[in-house]
Amino acid sequence: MVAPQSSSYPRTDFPEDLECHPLLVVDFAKVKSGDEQEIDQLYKACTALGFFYLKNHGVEDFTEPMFDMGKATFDLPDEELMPFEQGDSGMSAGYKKAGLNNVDAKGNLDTVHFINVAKDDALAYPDVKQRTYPRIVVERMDTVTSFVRTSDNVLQTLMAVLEPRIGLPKGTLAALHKEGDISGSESRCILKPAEGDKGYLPEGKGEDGNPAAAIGAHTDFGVLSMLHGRGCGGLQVLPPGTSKWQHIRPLPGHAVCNVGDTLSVYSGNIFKSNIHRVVPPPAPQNKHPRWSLVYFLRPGFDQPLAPLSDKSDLVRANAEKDPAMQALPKGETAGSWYKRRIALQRVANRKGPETWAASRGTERASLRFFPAWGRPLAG
Ligand SMILES: O=C(O)CCC(=O)C(=O)O
Ligand SMILES: [Fe+2]
Repeated sequence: MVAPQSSSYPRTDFPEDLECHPLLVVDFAKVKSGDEQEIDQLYKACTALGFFYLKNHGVEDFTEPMFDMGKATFDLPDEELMPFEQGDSGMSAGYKKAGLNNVDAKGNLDTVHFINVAKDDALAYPDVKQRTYPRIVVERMDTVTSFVRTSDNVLQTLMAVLEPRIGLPKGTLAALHKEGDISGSESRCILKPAEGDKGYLPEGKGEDGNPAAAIGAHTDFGVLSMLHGRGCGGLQVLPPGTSKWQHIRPLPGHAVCNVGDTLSVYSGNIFKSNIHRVVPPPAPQNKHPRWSLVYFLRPGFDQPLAPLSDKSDLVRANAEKDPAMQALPKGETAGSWYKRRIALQRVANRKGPETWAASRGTERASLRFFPAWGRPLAG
């Protein structure tokens, strides 16, 4: 008899001896209570790798109902899911079927399914702000709303305590993320099916002959992301100045948080948006489906995307000396950044390797290499 899937979560078989990149641990309860030492730790994490573990965040109770919602959604037949596929126009909300995004310049396909729900829709339900969703999501919108609300509060709190550290007046960042302003903030439940399961796709072959990624190397688009797993590895970071991808060890009760592009840009690149990717989990976990769940906090679409130099001398000084900030495309908004990045990853929009290059955000800055990022590279 096949054991029900839920009995194999959380997984506890991530290999003990696999070398992993260590991350600083931040205690959210302490940050929230104003503990300056803990805020120092958060500041350190966001200015160094831009990734950290977050504990005592209060989202724990909301994650399993989200995974259940994801499973029931991905179990729907394609006829029910495809009308809600995110499409090729640069919208992230909706279902994303595996194989419809590229993962690299060569044009390899991604191997994961997403069900993304816009914060705008979750909070306004039953009103529709961005789009409608598959039946299961609608039936369980209470679950999504609770997850979105709780996660959004956590990330808004982290964003607020970081403000004074970079000389920004109180409320500057919150004003770019006002509730009711349409934004790219969203929840995302991710499934990489096990071999033989519905919707499974094998990874392609990368340019170097190694297997391609399940989710290609990228930086996140928004301010902060918060990721929950169910004990499966597969998330990797490329630490700045290195060329070896390193696993992040899943730790029970700890979310993995990271800075995204818009926080990096608003801060004049004081805060770092680090490149990461997803590969099949290490054996023996690779025989099992891999589940993850993210909440992305992103600015209102209409907000300009440029260093907040007129609000902080520290930001201005950093932006003026940082080549990545100097190379930023002019006239971007948070919405144009998000839309370009999402649309140009879609297989249907691919013309060649230049399309992948044009989908990039701060990846080259993350690698400390930034000739003209955000636009195609010559050659
Ligand atoms: O599934 C993961 O571990 C990470 C997902 C991710 O990086 C993303 O969706 O942006
Ligand atoms: Fe990501």
